[in-house]
Amino acid sequence: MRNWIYQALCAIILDQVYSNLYLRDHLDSCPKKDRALATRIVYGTIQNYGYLNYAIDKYAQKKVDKRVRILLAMSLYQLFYLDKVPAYAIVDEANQICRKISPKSRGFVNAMLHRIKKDQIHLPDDPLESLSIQTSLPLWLIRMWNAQYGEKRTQQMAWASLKILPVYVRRNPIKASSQEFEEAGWEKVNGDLYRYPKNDVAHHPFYREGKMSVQDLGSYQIACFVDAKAGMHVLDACAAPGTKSMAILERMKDQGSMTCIDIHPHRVKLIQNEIRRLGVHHAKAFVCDASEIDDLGVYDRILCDVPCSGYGVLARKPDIRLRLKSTDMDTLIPLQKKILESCAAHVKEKGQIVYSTCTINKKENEKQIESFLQAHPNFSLMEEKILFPNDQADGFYMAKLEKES
Ligand SMILES: C[S@@+](CC[C@H](N)C(=O)[O-])C[C@H]1O[C@@H](n2cnc3c(N)ncnc32)[C@H](O)[C@@H]1O
Repeated sequence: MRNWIYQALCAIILDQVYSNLYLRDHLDSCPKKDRALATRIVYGTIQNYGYLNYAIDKYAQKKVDKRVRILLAMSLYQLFYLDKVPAYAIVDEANQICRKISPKSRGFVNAMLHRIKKDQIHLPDDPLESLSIQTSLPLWLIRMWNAQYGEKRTQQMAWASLKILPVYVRRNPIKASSQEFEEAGWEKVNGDLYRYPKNDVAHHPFYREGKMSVQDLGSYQIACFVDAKAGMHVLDACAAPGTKSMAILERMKDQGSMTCIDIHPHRVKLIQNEIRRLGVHHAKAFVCDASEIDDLGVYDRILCDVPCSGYGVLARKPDIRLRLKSTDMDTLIPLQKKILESCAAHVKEKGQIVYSTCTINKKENEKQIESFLQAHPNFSLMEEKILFPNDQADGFYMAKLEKES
């Protein structure tokens, strides 16, 4: 099993394969009894990779080969965070993997695993630097959050990014009664959203039969915020994989129309699969660039769930933290602005547009809306919400704008 974990981490960290896709395609080749633990070690190592590397560099006193580094990080993760696995077993397994990947490093790996103790790792005195290391987030992000939201909120968000969040499922009222869900015994959280007690949603018959979908609590709140009524015409401008579009249409009782567009053909296929699986009749999905919408008509409601930096969803998408760059925003911010402007031209009079992101960053959120409103005095801000990431749900931003007559 440790070798399986090591191969998974090499694929995710070195070859940049998405962790959820790797696990989807390879988990079957891990012994069934070990799958939950293997998943935990893979995600835990990625989430804490910055901190584990800090510990390695403090003690190594030499350049560490990248494959040996991954082996050390996954072993230290287990030593630091998992008390059920005996230390001698972790060191022994690391030794066996090292024999295959770098026999000359065996002594070094062995010494490092015996020497590094979590409670002896010295952290910088500066509270922001220390937080950045402990939560494996880059210092520029911690400083940016601190400048925008203050230290207390920054601490809370940074620690929340390491949490293992609950799984939520959304009942599809077109196919499943609330009685069926009540009989399943799951806790109702909000509207049609329930807390699912395990990690095997895709294998549950309700999922296969299209009676439920997986959705985060905050993401579901955006679908509710759109406030589309049965019979309305709705455009979801950045729709794939269709989670919010389908939640909105289910709330409309599949009456009216839902037009889903996305720029990536392979992602549009994901929406089309969801339309089939959920058995909705009034949705269509096709490829279209939302920043240059031409002849799609006008809508009562438009959702612009724009591509963003994703700082609100670090807990559920741990790979994001491996690839965070302060320059990511440079191309995203102009694209978000262009998408919002292009969509705004397709809102009916007295219709509404919801702009949303899964990031916590004023430059992509509040500032975008401020500058849009300045340039478009025929729109007014009805409501704005920030959902900060916490130990129950991801973080999101949403703003509702109405077009005046
Ligand atoms: C945050 S995701 C949307 C998630 C989706 N709303 C959901 O809830 O399932 C952003 C989406 O925008 C798409 N996208 C990026 N640039 C786009 C563009 N210019 N036009 C349309 N879609 C775009 C991406 O392919 C991605 O699927």
